[in-house]
Amino acid sequence: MGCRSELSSWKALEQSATKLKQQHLKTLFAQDQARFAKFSSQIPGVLYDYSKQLIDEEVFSQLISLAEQTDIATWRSKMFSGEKINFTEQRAVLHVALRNRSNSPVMVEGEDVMPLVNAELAKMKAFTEKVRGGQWLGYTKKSVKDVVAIGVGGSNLGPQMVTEALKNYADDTLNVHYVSNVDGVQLAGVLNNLNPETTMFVISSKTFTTSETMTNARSAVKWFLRHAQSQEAIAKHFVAVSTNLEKTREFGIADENVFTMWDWVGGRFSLWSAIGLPIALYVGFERFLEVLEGAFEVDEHFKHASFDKNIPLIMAMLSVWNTSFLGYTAQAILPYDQALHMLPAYLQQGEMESNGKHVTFAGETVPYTTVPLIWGMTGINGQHAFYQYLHQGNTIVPADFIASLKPQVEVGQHHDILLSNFFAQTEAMMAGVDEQQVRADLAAKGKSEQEIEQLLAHKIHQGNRPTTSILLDVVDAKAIGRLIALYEHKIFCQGILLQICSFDQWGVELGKGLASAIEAELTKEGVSNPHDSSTAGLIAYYKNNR
Ligand SMILES: O=P(O)(O)OC[C@H]1O[C@H](O)[C@H](O)[C@@H](O)[C@@H]1O
Repeated sequence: MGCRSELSSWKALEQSATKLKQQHLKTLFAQDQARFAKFSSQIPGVLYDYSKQLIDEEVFSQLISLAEQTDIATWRSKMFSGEKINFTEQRAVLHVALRNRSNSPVMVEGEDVMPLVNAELAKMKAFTEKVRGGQWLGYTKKSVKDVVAIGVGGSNLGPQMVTEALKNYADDTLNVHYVSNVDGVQLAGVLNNLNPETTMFVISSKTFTTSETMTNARSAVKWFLRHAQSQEAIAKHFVAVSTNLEKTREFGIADENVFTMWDWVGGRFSLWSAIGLPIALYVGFERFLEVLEGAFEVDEHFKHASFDKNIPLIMAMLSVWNTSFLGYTAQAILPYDQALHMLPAYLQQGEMESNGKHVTFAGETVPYTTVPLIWGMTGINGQHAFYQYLHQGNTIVPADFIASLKPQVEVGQHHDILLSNFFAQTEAMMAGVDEQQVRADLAAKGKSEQEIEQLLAHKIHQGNRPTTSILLDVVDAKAIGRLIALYEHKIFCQGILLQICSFDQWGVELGKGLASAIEAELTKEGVSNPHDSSTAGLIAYYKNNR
């Protein structure tokens, strides 16, 4: 298997990039009235408009050729049929099985995993209904009021992001609090306000070895036992989600209180599994199922839509075009919907942990930039913070703008104001403001010729900044499921187009081990290991002055 850059489609795209860099989006729009119709695609509940990306029909067809030449369709079937496409860890990649609402068999090593998936869903349903219904009683026979979800990375970001997105659909049955940071301040801040008699802890860790999560979990047990004073009470207040039964037992959680997942569910793709338990506890199991249903709709679209209408594939092709060909090495995620305020953080892990890598399937260094730096925040807040850079900085950052037709809560005219910003920003980033217009605007304001000359260069906006607009109907359970699944399949396609192994994370594994050696040095009697002078100096300063 040769390197992607040897493919004829890759070479054609390189040539096109040289041409397109001379083009202006404004001209492309002026030349073709049908541009929006040509470069947009729809599925129920989602309009995806990529007409403000710096492409033309030739580039689009070259990108489709790249998708064909890289065998996207074959890889897609391999994923859905449980082949071990995570080959550095010898695992299947089957988060799609977790939301397979058709229930058709999904085979892993000759075994249909759907009965396992359904059994776990049934266990989640029974547990959720018992806790939410007030029948699950704590050690003083009181029902649960607060859930503390302890986990980090994929065992935190997905559930917390969805919980935040669906806040407006929750009743006041339960509060859910998330603790991910090993900075004890976060745990203390949450526990300070809680009553142990009515608190349930969900310890989520695929491996049940992640140091931050285990530290928080142990501190939570200590806090709990200080009040409950009885080891047996733990069974009524601690449940776990993990693949590692040995470790959950060792920790003291009874098997019946452990929700399981499987090694074919990657951490960053795990919110559809029992890792999503805090979501179900918060908004109810039926709504959690709707999240799965929304994702399942997208799985079907991804499997069956032709390449030229296949939204996740187009998202991936555009990312590769922008990053590897046009040289734009960052991408902003800008939700114009408060419900999606955690989406940028979630997608940072999704995309960068998956594809932030530099070797091909065969382990050779790739000669192109792989994925961009993903960053962002809610669009309106961003407008008053970093949009200056987006409009006039001397690097170009393509952006995904995401909004909804309807707000979760109608408040006066707020939504029209919000959406007028959403439309205006992408228009401005595309068209810019040229010299003629700046001159006319300043003259209309009564500025003198001299003042105009002084201001001119500062007020010109070059535009030509690529954006994509995604319009959802309203952010509800199905919509959030759809949106996440679109990005997940985008990440999958990106990996194939770039020939990157998307499903391992050796860089993070390295980080997991690094701190533990230093941890021992930090005790009073800890012996210092050899370090560079900076690290040694910092550790010494910490030990001597804390
Ligand atoms: O669920 P855990 O085993 O505790 O792992 C939590 C997280 O650990 C690391 O950061 C991995 O890179 C993530 O993918 C994973 O989600």
